[in-house]
Amino acid sequence: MQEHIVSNQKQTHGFQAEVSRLLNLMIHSLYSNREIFLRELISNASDACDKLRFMSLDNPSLSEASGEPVITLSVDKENGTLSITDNGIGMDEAEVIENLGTIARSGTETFLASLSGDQKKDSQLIGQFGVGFYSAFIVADKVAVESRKAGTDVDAGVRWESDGEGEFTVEAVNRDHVGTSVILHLRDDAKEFLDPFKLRQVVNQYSDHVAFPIRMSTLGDADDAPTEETLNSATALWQRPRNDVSDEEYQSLYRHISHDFQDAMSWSHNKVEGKLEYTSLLYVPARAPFDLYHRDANRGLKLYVQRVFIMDDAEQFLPQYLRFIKGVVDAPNLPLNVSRELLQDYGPVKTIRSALTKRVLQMLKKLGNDKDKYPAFWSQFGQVLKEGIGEDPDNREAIAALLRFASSHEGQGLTSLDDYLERKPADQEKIYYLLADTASAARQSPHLEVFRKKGIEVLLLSDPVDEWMISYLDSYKDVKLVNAARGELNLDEHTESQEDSALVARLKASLAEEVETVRATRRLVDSPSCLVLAEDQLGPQMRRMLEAAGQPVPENKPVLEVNLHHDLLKALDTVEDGDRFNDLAALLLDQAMLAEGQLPKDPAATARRMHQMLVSAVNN
Ligand SMILES: Nc1ncnc2c1ncn2[C@@H]1O[C@H](COP(=O)(O)OP(=O)(O)OP(=O)(O)O)[C@@H](O)[C@H]1O
Repeated sequence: MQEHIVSNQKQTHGFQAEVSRLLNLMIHSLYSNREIFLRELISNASDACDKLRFMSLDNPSLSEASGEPVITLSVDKENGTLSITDNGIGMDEAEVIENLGTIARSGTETFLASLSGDQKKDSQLIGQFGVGFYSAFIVADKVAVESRKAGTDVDAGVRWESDGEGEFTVEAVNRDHVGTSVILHLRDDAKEFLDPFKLRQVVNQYSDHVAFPIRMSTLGDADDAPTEETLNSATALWQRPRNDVSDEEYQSLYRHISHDFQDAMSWSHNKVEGKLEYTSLLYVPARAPFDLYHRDANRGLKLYVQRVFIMDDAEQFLPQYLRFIKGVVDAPNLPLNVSRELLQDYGPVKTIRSALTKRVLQMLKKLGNDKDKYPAFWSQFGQVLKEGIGEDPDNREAIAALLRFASSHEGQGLTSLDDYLERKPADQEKIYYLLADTASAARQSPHLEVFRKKGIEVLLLSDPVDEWMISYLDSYKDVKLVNAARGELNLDEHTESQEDSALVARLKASLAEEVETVRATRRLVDSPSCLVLAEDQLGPQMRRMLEAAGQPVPENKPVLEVNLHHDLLKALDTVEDGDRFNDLAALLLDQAMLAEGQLPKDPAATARRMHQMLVSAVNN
């Protein structure tokens, strides 16, 4: 009883600190894009109608009470207000306070911290975050929301009001209809949004795809009589034949689904008929969302059944590594009461998932031929796509065809495996790659020397996930992939082989504790020595990943290969003093580690030895 009395009075609440910060930034950053507020509010209204339709599946009386879904824009020129009204699901008092006073999104803190203060950059970022309801304050200095939740009585209405300056009020009101009205008291410089012509144009541009009628009603003033008209076609766009839909309409639906400011890079719209009927419209965004690597980030696809919206984020329809794809799946034969749990093991869903996965990979393959767009795509999503090499054995080859690598061939830019195969001489039987921390470190690696000399191309892999990824990719189109820094290298029988010598035996004995073995190289041309991994050993990238994850990492003794034709090795062969030989051998190993970007095992000892060498060099 007590609670009821309290909520009948007007209460004042403070916005969550993040909301106040976001409001402030948004109003300034989005000024030049301000008409998006209408897209956001219509989008919320459309979501509310979707939700009511969904709830009515179990409880038909709900939609009977509220009537056909409709979104109404009401212009009141006299009072300078624009209202966006829906007859959707509505909100009760607690929901109003929760939804319109806080930002529940994970990653909000990180997001706000990433804003730079540079308006141009920030406006892109804010668009990506999804400004939603709060965008109302870009054009309004006062916003009121009146709402009544479906299934409640006339006296269960609630009114929220704020000037966006840190606080809002909430009070109970009577409300005749179920649903929500957002009433904007437009700022002086935003009065253009009272102009029917302007509203028509904005709805056309941003919201024409909305599947419910958007009506505009003007109250009229001294010059105009009241009017009422419908602004959009109100059919689900993906149900229309491809040829009937313009690019602008596709982009407009994309922006609705993704809340992206930028256009999609590409899309694929397909209707599949037969026993398992479904329609899909899948988009590749132009840019990665800020939360691409958050575990609980949105996963893109919206599911509809018989044109009724069922759920956002229907992650069962695409594998994790395609989580950046946005779009719609409409599967009329799925049961309307389908739940996430049911979707998981439901046969038809698996069939659709596998078909959609192939569809996306085909779309990306086509994009791969676009020399302008694909590099941009790759820089945004390449890393995520690589996860697929490990996760999706069925499509491994198709995913591998989408990969791009730096190459040892100068001026090559990024290359695909197919291009590599095309350039490769017919008698070269393998695809060679090298792992390093950066492409430029790979380029400097002594391992490349012999490949350079022979003109053999090596792919340079420097992404932290590359070692993990490549461990799943044994071959491509039946050509083996080989790590240039692993195992014994035998490029062809004409490679001049260096015979293991007495020097090699001495080095082996001197470094027995540190290395697996020492052998004469077939790899090196200019460098004196290098480290080689045995076939079954973990590489440095994987070791670091495991160490960072707190996993036990097995002790790895590398193989040291030495170039017996190198002056240093020739000189070493003449050193008779045992201690001096051991110091030099240790330095030979240490500098091979440094060339790999690794620290010597005992840096202090290395420094001491170098110090001694330098002193003797200076004194000579
Ligand atoms: N017209 C409405 N009817 C019912 N609920 C609404 C309405 N508008 C907003 N809400 C509620 O308020 C919440 C917050 O809205 P807001 O637009 O800020 O974010 P969002 O829609 O969840 O996210 P985004 O807009 O980034 O997708 C919504 O999730 C919804 O629950």
